[in-house]
Amino acid sequence: MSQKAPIRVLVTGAAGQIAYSLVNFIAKGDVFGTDQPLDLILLDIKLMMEVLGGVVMELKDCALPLLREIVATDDYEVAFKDIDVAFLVGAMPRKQGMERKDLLTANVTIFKGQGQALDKYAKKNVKVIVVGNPANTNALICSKYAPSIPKENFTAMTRLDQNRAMAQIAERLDCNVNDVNKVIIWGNHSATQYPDVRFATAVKNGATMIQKRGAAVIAARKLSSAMSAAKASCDHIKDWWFGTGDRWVSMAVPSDGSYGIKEGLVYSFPVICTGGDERKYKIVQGLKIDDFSRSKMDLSAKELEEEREMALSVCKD
Ligand SMILES: NC(=O)C1=CN([C@@H]2O[C@H](COP(=O)(O)OP(=O)(O)OC[C@H]3O[C@@H](n4cnc5c(N)ncnc54)[C@H](O)[C@@H]3O)[C@@H](O)[C@H]2O)C=CC1
Ligand SMILES: O=C([O-])CC(=O)C(=O)O
Repeated sequence: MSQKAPIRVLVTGAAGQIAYSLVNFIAKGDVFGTDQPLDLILLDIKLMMEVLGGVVMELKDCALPLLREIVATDDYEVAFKDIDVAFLVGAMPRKQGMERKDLLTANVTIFKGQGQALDKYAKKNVKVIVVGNPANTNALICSKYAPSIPKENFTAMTRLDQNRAMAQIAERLDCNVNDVNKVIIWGNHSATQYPDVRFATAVKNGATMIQKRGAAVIAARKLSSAMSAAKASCDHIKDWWFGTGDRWVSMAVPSDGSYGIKEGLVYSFPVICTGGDERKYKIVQGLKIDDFSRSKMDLSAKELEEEREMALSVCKD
């Protein structure tokens, strides 16, 4: 058995449908490696504690050798204390006919409170992925309320959009998804996102249907994507943790002004993750932006600015 010290990993919304797949992926070693023991901290609201108790029973019944302690709680101090990584999933999902930003008023206050809890209790090098929608703006708010933690430690998930794009391209070209590279998701995890295949390899024909895929899954399942979202959040954190080599992955990260995107907006860019002890990511620089791409990228940035205004007015202070 491994000699590594356990890491503390928090999953919020732990009684919900994404977490139901996610906790197993994490605990069996898919994200941090099969030699990395971990403590899993599961946060949900008081009302869900009985359901969460059932999830804990099942996790135990999986008999997972890497899984040390399991903590199920509705208390932010217990949940956020000394964590290394946070999967912030807990938030209301959209129903058929809604856009993700329709969730903003309901969800943004959750991320204000969790930002404050991260600031107070988490390790200062904690790595955060926000999955709960509207993910980019929730990540921005979370970071705003955690000023003692570096801004670049807050990211939002657009990896599901990247995975969807890669899978559709692979299907159309009848190749393996691993043979598709350099697909970029620019902007917001919303219908204004711009899936950019201009640099992709193994592509014959650029048209995709990524922006509305979430809505298509809701229409079919009557529930929003869960297994694929859980898998994508694992891909995101695994690549951030171990590095990507020269592969490009899309992550929504605080803009540093690259590609003319206003500083501070949490915007999806192609990044390369360095891994190692520092676990940094760098936005891929120097890509040519043609007029079509510019207009698509600006549209998504404009939407994020509007979301930011709305979120700040909900949070008030
Ligand atoms: N970024 C992305 O690509 C994707 C994002 N999502 C989003 O992820 C979120 C979760 O989706 P599901 O798991 O399907 O929802 P769900 O409704 O099945 O589970 C959400 C859970 O969060 C809990 N929760 C609510 N407030 C909380 C709080 N303050 N602290 C901790 N837990 C809290 C709820 O009690 C519930 O158990 C939704 O906002 C959904 O739209 C879903 C798919 C993809
Ligand atoms: O579409 C939704 O509401 C859930 C989600 O974010 C996705 O599936 O991409």
